[in-house]
Amino acid sequence: MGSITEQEDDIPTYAPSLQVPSVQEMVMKDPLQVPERYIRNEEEMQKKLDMFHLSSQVPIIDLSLLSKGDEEELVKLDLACKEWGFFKVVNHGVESEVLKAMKDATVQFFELPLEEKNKISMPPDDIQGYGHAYVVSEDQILDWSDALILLVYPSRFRKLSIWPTEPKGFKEAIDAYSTELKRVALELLGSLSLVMGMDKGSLLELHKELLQGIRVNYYPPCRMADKVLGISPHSDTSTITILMQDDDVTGLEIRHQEGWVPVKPVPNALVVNVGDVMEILSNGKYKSIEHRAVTNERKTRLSYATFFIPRDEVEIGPLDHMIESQGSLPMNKKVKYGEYVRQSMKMKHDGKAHTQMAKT
Ligand SMILES: COc1ccc(-c2cc(=O)c3c(O)c(OC)c(OC)c(O)c3o2)cc1
Ligand SMILES: O=C(O)CCC(=O)C(=O)O
Ligand SMILES: [Fe+2]
Repeated sequence: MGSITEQEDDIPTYAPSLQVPSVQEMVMKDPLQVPERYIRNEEEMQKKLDMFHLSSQVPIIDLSLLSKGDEEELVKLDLACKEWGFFKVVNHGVESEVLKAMKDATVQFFELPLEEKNKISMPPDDIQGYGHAYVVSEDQILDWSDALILLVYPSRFRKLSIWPTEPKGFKEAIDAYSTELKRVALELLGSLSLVMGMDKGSLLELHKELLQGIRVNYYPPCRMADKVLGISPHSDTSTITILMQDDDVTGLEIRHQEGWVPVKPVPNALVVNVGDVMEILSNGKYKSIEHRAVTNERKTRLSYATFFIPRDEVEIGPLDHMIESQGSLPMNKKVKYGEYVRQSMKMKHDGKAHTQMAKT
């Protein structure tokens, strides 16, 4: 492997996405209009079971305890990943000013005129920029959201030519936020290595290099909120994802016991989910849970998903000791991460359907 400047060709590339209109613009022009392409069938929208009462049971993990190696907190982390695949993180040490600066800068970005935002629109064959990823067919039901997606670490992968120059301070805000989230992710990967029975640095080593991308989701209000979805049900192809939610508007729902459980925002808390890579490495012990975002009839919601992923060439498969400790057979074959993610991007997002390609 060459020096850092010689490595530009290893920036991950992605499957093409079709161009679709800005939902924000559509709503601004006519708040009552909901085109057919966004309407879901009743079966999909029907809540199989009303799981609202389980909202308060989504586990809460104290990062300051994890970083001290607190045994009880490590057990809670293990259980959260096994039983929920999602948990909220408190006492993470990210200053509220850093979170607020990120929120302010991105709100201001989305408030720019469309022509300004389109200056950094996502090209059809790339995942970075402003627009919509994962639109793979003309007849796909569309999500009621727009997005801004950027790779942030390692810094040589930053496509700075498309980083918004407006509003002022955008780069600084995203930089400070991403650096802090990297610290949180490293702490979590250390604790996850421990609960998986490995040395603290093992998961990080396995990634060769940890890649970090951010997706800012913008969900405008929808007058037919019960007929559309902000984001279709999917599991993340990441190792872990850290989500900052809007403090006031609930939108994230996670699959639990055959129903959808809303994850209520806790101001300043972060939400973490186990991604497909962790599910594969742990031989299914930890669950990469399907989730979706619903929209609000009156309010705009923004969410900030930071994905942590391995390098494309890293082979992912169940770890031997995880297969043994569960006394079971490997649930997945070994695949290169790059192949896995590109295969999944070619498919219409349909829950966990994309995970089949790596099953034994
Ligand atoms: C249906 O709506 C969505 C489906 C999938 C994703 C999504 C999942 C990821 O795991 C993911 C990711 O890991 C990633 O890092 C390279 C990324 O780029 C920053 C994603 O956009 C991404 O998106 C979102 C919505
Ligand atoms: O908006 C949310 O709460 C969920 C976002 C999400 O799942 C994603 O960006 O992958
Ligand atoms: Fe997600």
